[in-house]
Amino acid sequence: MSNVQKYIESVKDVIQHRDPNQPEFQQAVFTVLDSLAPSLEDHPEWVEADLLSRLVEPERAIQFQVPWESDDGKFHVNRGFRVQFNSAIGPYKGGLRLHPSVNLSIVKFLGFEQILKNSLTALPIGGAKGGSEFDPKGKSDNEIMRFCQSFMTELQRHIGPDLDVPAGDIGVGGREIGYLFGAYKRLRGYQNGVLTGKGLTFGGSLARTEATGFGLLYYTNALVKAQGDSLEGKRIKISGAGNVATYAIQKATELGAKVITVSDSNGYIYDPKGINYKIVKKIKEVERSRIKEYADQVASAEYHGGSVWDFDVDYDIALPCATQNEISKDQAKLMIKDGIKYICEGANMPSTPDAIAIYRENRVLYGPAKAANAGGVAVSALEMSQNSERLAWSFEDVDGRLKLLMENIFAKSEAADKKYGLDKDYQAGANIAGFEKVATAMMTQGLV
Ligand SMILES: NC(=O)C1=CN([C@@H]2O[C@H](COP(=O)(O)OP(=O)(O)OC[C@H]3O[C@@H](n4cnc5c(N)ncnc54)[C@H](O)[C@@H]3O)[C@@H](O)[C@H]2O)C=CC1
Ligand SMILES: O=C(O)CCC(=O)C(=O)O
Repeated sequence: MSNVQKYIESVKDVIQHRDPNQPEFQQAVFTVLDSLAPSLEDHPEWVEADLLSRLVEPERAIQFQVPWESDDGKFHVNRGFRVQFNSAIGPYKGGLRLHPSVNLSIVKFLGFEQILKNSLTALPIGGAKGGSEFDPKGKSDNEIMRFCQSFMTELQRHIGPDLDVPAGDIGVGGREIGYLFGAYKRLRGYQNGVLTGKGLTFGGSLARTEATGFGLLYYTNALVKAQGDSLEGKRIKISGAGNVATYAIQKATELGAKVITVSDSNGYIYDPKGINYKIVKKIKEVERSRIKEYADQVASAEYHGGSVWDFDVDYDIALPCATQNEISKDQAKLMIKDGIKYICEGANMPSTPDAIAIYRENRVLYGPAKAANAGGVAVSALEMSQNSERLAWSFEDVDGRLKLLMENIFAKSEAADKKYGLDKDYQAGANIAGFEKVATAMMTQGLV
């Protein structure tokens, strides 16, 4: 084992010892550390400075109580988190997630991923993530509002336009950001750069709603084109039916592909004629209903319970857009049998490490989340720019910048892959490209 490899293993040992009950955090960190050896061989000064130990430890992790009252007059207490992971290249930036599965391990894995993702955007933003195990499903608008107000009562102490700028993630969309912003304003005054994903009437950016899904397709298109191939006529499986999935379906369809599935945590829709994103949007965003309803409205569609990744059908591209670890080893094997050539991740860490090994063994080209889904946070950073200059850019302007940023992310990952001779390992390419910028900034700023 080389000295660099020994160093990497020693950092992993410390995490295992320190955070034994944080499996998702360990998974995210170990995957990155396992790809950094070639870069560290080139930069012995980073090993000498024990840079990795600083990278894997959050600069700050805040946990707080969130008391709120439901419509029936009962009192509840949830747990709130904000993990401010790394500020080497800009103010902390990353979403808030409201889902029963949220815990410190989940928030730390997401915050860690956000560091390198935000670095890849080429925009000046550090990495953070937050959330609560509060379940918004089935709650009234007033309950959501009271929860968001209580959450912000504490969070406001820790955020600011140049300090930490939260946004949405699972369970946090325009409605929640509106309530969070209203609560912040009441406590701290009007500073519209404190959150992104805001409504268009109070400082939101055009194209932020579409950005993660559209960006995923701009990235996928760049990856596919680099192989001399095209999206035209490709059959795509998408999981999820939320913000990312909806706009991924729209852009995939506009680029000439056919999306044949969409799903939620109960089951999935198969429509061989192609999923209509407008119907998904109405069911999920307006009616806030289950995806099952799609089959009641579209004659060619079938609904089945269970995971879309267990559904056996031929297709070309997988775009997981639901949640972490949604694809197991056996499901990856089914993808190979079904003939896929590409997988690009809209969700954060949707593939288990065993599934990723199967992609690699079978030469499926793999666009990892931190590169493929960076469009959302990239447009959030553009929203911050617009807020700073008190201007609002057109949809075409923001969307055009997003496309260039995503193509640039693919180009950077590909360049790192080539530089280190990794044979089309775009996962390692993205990890190295994201890491090298953060490492350079950390070294330049000294031991602080
Ligand atoms: N919203 C954004 O800008 C960004 C989101 N992401 C990631 O994309 C993923 C989806 O997020 P959003 O679309 O924003 O959330 P959302 O709350 O709008 O939608 C999540 C969707 O996933 C489905 N889902 C949740 N658990 C599932 C499961 N176990 N099986 C199947 N479906 C399941 C839900 O039913 C829902 O349709 C998450 O991993 C998130 O971290 C990544 C980058 C940015
Ligand atoms: O827009 C943002 O700040 C955060 C987006 C996000 O949470 C993510 O990239 O996973």
